[in-house]
Amino acid sequence: RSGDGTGGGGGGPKAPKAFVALRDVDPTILQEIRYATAHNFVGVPIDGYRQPICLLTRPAAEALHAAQSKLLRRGYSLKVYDCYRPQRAVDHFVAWAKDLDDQRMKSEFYPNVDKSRLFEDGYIAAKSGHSRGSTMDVTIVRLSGGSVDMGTPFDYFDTLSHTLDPRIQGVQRQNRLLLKSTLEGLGFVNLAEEWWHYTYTPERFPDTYFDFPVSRRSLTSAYVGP
Ligand SMILES: C[C@@H](N)C(=O)N[C@H](C)C(=O)O
Ligand SMILES: [Zn+2]
Repeated sequence: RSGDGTGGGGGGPKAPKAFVALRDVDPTILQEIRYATAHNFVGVPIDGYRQPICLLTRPAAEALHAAQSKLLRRGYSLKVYDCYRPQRAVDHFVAWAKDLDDQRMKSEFYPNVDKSRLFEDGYIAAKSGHSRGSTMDVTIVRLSGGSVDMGTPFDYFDTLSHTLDPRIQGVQRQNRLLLKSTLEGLGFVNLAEEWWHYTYTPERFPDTYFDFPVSRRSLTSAYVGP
């Protein structure tokens, strides 16, 4: 098998060696992989999510570990909602978006945006950085168990989720800025439309959109430490 993610060899596409399971790099980072469940804007588990796990390129996972070390010292933990996203999952989003009659999840995820505008307005991408393996959707929680108010929930498609929306002030803004300054200090870049979406740079695969499933079985090498 080629190991380049293009599917050489049997059993479907596999990840290149540079991909790792985040849990192997940092077991303390919380994971709530929404697209492996029905609790997301589509309302059903998304194609390609065979296990609720976070896969990332190794440099991105190690940089998240560095961010976690900083946040733990301040009484917070990172929590990831999505990491590597196969192209077939993105294609599922695109097919869902074409069915304008399906508005089941509107009230929770996009109450103020017309479904037909979700791609145009930058909330979902037809070619997503997530498929390149160095992008993740992430928030912070308190180690004490208290919630951290970011002004909107994850995947709330609305201008209020724009990271620096001027209506977000006080503690909510401080919380967004704590996440942003911690991650930007380690090489991550935020998407202005979504306070939760970050890409680690330089990207290990800046031009490749992978399609192997989200599953441990997709990995082709074990993580042996930095
Ligand atoms: C869908 C949302 N979680 C997200 O990641 N949006 C960006 C724009 C993407 O799809 O890459
Ligand atoms: Zn994202």
